[in-house]
Amino acid sequence: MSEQGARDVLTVRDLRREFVLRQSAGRVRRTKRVVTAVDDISFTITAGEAVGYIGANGAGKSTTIKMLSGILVPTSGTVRTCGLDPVRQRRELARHIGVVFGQRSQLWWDLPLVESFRVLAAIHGLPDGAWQTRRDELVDRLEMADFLAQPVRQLSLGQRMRGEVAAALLHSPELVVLDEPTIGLDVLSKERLRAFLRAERAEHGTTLLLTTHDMGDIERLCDRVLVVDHGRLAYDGTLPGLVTRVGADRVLVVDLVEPWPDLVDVPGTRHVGSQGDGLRQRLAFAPETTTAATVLAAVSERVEVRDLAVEEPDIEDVVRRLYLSAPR
Ligand SMILES: Nc1ncnc2c1ncn2[C@@H]1O[C@H](COP(=O)(O)OP(=O)(O)OP(=O)(O)O)[C@@H](O)[C@H]1O
Repeated sequence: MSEQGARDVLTVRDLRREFVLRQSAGRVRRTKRVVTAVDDISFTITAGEAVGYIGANGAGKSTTIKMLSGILVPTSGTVRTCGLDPVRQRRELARHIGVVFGQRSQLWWDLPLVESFRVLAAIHGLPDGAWQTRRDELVDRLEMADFLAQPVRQLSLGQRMRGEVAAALLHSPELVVLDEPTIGLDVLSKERLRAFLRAERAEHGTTLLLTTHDMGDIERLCDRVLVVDHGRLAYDGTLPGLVTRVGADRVLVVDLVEPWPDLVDVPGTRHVGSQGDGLRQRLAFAPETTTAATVLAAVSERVEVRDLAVEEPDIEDVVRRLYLSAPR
């Protein structure tokens, strides 16, 4: 137990995974190279937490997730997922965990989507009546009624992802692991999926662990972030804490009522671009020294603002900065 009363859903201690790559070097000689994908990582996640697992391409995110869900055997270290050994007790674990891999489907491509739910209910041994109620709830919440009868291979990416999420949640698992759940989705579909996951967590106390390259996923869904860098844990804390630590700027984008010269004299900001004769201007500011509201007030003293948006630094940028600032 990590906190009073909070149950540990994931306990990872000194987790390591190496891959041995054999390359041919000449006609007979073969060389061996060891890649350490996950390098002695430790962390604990308690029931009801929503945690983002982020890092650059090749940092070791998918490898970690595969070990947590029993797909891959660790080289060393220990994992307990929902109190179980994910490799030895994989079948039992399947009752407690739901896994969504954005790039890989767990649906039956030639069957109508609704049939996949029937098959999954049978696999999980869900009681008749109860699973149909859950299915109907998921169909309603994920707005899937219109395409339930279509074979999965005919679905759009956004429709299929809703199907994947419903399939992973049909048995109401206590832990849901999502690998890039919103990849390739349009803005509206992303928002819908995030809203659904937030509601699931609020209602059922579901624990969420997700990998993503989308800062929006982290902002909307997660209250804790783990950053992995070259297989090692580089940060464990909140998103604002991470942004402050690396000093990443936010950008206030203002649309003005009339064309205006570049706003280069707004205190605490750096002018980073103008479009349309200065009708749209972008001002970068450090969130630890000023706020979007203060910057907006200063801009409004100079010129009338019609619309605004605040852009967050993207994950790649934050991770790169963390990497550059870390003692290695
Ligand atoms: N089956 C494998 N055989 C050999 N090397 C592997 C294998 N799987 C992963 N790796 C290597 O391990 C490292 C970590 O890969 P991993 O897929 O975990 O990264 P990731 O953080 O999920 O990346 P991405 O954001 O691109 O999905 C990479 O160097 C990758 O090439």
